[in-house]
Amino acid sequence: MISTGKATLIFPAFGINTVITMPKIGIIGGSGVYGVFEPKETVKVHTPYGRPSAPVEIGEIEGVEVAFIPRHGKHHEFPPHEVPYRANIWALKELGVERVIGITAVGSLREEYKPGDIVIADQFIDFTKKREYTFYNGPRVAHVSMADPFCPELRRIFIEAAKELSLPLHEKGTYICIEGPRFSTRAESRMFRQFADIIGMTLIPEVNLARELGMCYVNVSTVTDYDVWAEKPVDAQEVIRVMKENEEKVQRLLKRAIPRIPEERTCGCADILKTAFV
Ligand SMILES: CSC[C@H]1O[C@H](OP(=O)(O)O)[C@H](O)[C@@H]1O
Ligand SMILES: Nc1ncnc2[nH]cnc12
Repeated sequence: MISTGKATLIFPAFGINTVITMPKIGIIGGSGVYGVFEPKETVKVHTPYGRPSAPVEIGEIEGVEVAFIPRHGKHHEFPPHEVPYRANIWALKELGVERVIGITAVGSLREEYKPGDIVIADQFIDFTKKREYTFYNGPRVAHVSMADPFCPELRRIFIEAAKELSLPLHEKGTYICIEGPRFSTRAESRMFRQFADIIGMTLIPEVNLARELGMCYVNVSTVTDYDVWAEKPVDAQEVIRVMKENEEKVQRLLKRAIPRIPEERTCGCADILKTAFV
């Protein structure tokens, strides 16, 4: 039995009369971010798409109940093209989450987006090749609008919070998502510079899937490197090192922004589905 709202969930799948809390906010942590609080509960969720990257941790940030999934697994065992994106989003939805905060490490395609900067992306370009992009593989067919892929209300809250904390911030940025797991060639990187600001491997299909379930999604990116268009080519260890160095900024941002998220949504993200079905 699932009851919506703030209350509790009695879900036989978790064991007889297991009672867990229902957080409305979910965080998906990226490279270098494998936990954001001391969990009060850890929930093993089974979904029609298999298991999420890890059991979902439930805890509090500044008194607000939050669910957390490390995107790549607790020990970074899922590469970007093998992350169980559908299971992650489904599991959060099933636990009552309405708003998803996606934390990512990104390369910079612009001189002015510097390592350590925070970017609240406003657009994306999908250069991935072979992922599970949708919950609607038929017979129910949906075409969700992606003109403005991120929740305007969450973006505003995170931008204001980052400004108040005087974090190095870019209020906008186009995130190009590549398939990975390899990094780009110099020629690819030069091409991507023509039309994007930051580069990563995981925003897609996470944001699409959240939208398909009527959830809000905001991307909080930390720049970790200058990709390969600049002199020194990026490597994975550098990404993790820079992300770890900057994790505390992300933590402060979460603590400032999350208590500002209102209980009820006024953004319209849930309404997008109304016109999506054929
Ligand atoms: C560890 S280097 C490449 C890896 O880092 C980024 O992960 P995430 O977006 O989950 O922070 C990038 O997308 C790659 O998956
Ligand atoms: N340069 C880069 N390319 C792709 N994904 C990244 N994640 C962090 N830095 C990256």
